[in-house]
Formats: sequence, C-alpha cells, structure tokens
Amino acid sequence: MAELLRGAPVANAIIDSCAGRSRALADAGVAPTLAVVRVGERPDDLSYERGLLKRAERAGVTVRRVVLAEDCSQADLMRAVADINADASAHGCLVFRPLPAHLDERAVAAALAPSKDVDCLTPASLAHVFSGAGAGFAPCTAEAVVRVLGHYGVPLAGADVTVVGRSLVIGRPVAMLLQRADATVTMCHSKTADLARRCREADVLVVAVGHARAIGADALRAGQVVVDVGINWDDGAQRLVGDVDERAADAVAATLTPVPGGVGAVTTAVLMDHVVTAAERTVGPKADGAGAYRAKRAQASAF
Ligand SMILES: Nc1nc(=O)c2c([nH]1)NC[C@@H]1CN(c3ccc(C(=O)N[C@@H](CCC(=O)O)C(=O)O)cc3)C=[N+]21
Repeated sequence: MAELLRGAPVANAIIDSCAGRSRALADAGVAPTLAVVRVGERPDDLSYERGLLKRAERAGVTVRRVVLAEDCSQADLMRAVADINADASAHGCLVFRPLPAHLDERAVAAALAPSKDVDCLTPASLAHVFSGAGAGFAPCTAEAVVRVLGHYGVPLAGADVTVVGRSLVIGRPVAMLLQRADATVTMCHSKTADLARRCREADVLVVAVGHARAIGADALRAGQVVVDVGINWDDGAQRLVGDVDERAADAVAATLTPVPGGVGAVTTAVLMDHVVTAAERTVGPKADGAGAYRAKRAQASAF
C-alpha cells in the first residue's frame, strides 16, 4: 500500500508561520488583507472560497469578497479590479478562474497591479515564474505541489519528473518550479505519444489534467512518488476524486497525495503565505513602526 502524503501537516506548518508574521504586521499597524473576486456561483470557486475563508482566519488574514453576477459586464469586472488596485489596504487579489466565457481574462490580467497578484494571473508574475527574476508569486497550486514534495523530503535534484497537463495555471508553471529545483522535467499532454511509458519512467509523477482517473495502472511503476493535482466531482461516488486512479496508485506507488486532503489542502495555505508576504513588502524601511516590526519578525523566525 502506498504511503499517503497528506496536505494537512504541510498546510498547518505554512499557516502557523503566517499567523506569527501576521501578528508582527498587526503590531506595525498592518492587517494583511486579501480581496477575492468571484463571478457567478461555480461550485469549485465556492469550494475554494469556503476553504480559504477558514484558512484565512487562522492565518490572521482578512478577506474581502467581491461577488459579481454571472452575467456582469467586462466594465463591471474591470471596475472591481481597479478599485482593488487603488485600495492600499488590500495587499493581495485573487480572481477566481476560469471566468465566464463572455469575459476577457487577459484584459483583467493586464489591469491587475502585479504587486497584488497572489495567484499568478498577470504577465509580470508569469515572467517571474519563467525567469526567476523579479518578485512575483507562482500560482498557488503549482507552488503547493513543490511545498508538499519539500515537506516530505522527496529528493528533486537530478530526479526524473513527469508532469502531465500543460495548463498555464498548473502544468507549465509547476514544470518551471520543479526544473528550478534541479529536476529533469518531461512535460506531457493530451497529444503525447505513449503517455503511459513517459509516466512509468518518472521518479515523481505530477498529474494535472482535470479528468477523473485519467492515469491508471498501465502508467504507474513500483516505487514512484505520485502527486495528484486533480479535483473532480464523481457523480456516481458522490465525492471528490483525483486525476489518478487511486486504487491503482495505492497498489503500485511508494507514496501518493490523496484527493481530497492532498495538494488542494495546501493551495489555500500557500495563498495565505502570498498575501502575508505581499503585506510585508508594503512595510517599507521608513514606514511607521517598521523598526519594531523588523525586531518582532526576527523574533518570530527564531522559533
Ligand atoms: N484563480 C484561481 N486559482 C485557483 O487555484 C482556483 C480557482 N481560481 N478557481 C477554483 C479552483 C478550485 N480550487 C480549489 C482549491 C483547493 C480546494 C480544496 O481546499 N480542496 C480540499 C477539499 C475541499 C472540500 O472538502 O470541499 C482538498 O482537496 O482537500 C478546492 C478547490 C482552486 N481553484
């Protein structure tokens, strides 16, 4: 049976660190604040929102929700983003994606202030993930994958990692982050010839395709580390299932991230970490209370 790499301990460690840093910021008069923009009532947006609200409370992060109707106009959405840009008390902004088809996500990405872009929507953040230069944030889920592997001590330097899925939100950025950690990364997708062989060759298999049980026994090898990024609702089973056939992985792999309770649980924690970091960056060296803030922060990191 595969050992489970659960998300909760990883998320808790991140949230504990956020809570300490938020207290230090509070002493400097700063309340780390996230603005979330939701258009409509998509079930996975709502599930993410529920999770992040719960997590934010423990992390000491204030959340402001901006909810627009499913049929809102592009101008309505642009105005919401402009308001958040102009609001100095909002440190981070998350726009739930994908947006309804009539809305232009690229225009929103171009408008959002890069310093508030905590989930890698803007071109500046994507450039950061690609180049390593600058100060942007990676997509929370892509970073969550790397944090889970780091927490459980999975060696990445020199490891063969296969990433299945090439989305701009997970597949492509996670490949960049893993490569930066010195893995040799193979990027696979729906047109990859002999996908099963590419998957079997991997020491670490990361799957983010968005289809329930897309990866089965033929694509798995004994001893592998399997990271399942999928969150799919299974109508028959009436529960969330991953992109990997969990029974096959459980029988074959060395370790496996469960769904639910794996990477998804860490995504919200990484989001809080990004918001707190964005808030810390607004506390300039000349800002009131910054000296006390720095002292407190040094103390917090001593634990
Ligand atoms: N800009 C943007 N970035 C996203 O990352 C994003 C998004 N938009 N839109 C919606 C989807 C969905 N999503 C989830 C992440 C974690 C859980 C989560 O916490 N899942 C728990 C279970 C939650 C439950 O029990 O309901 C788990 O996997 O253990 C759920 C859903 C992020 N998304």
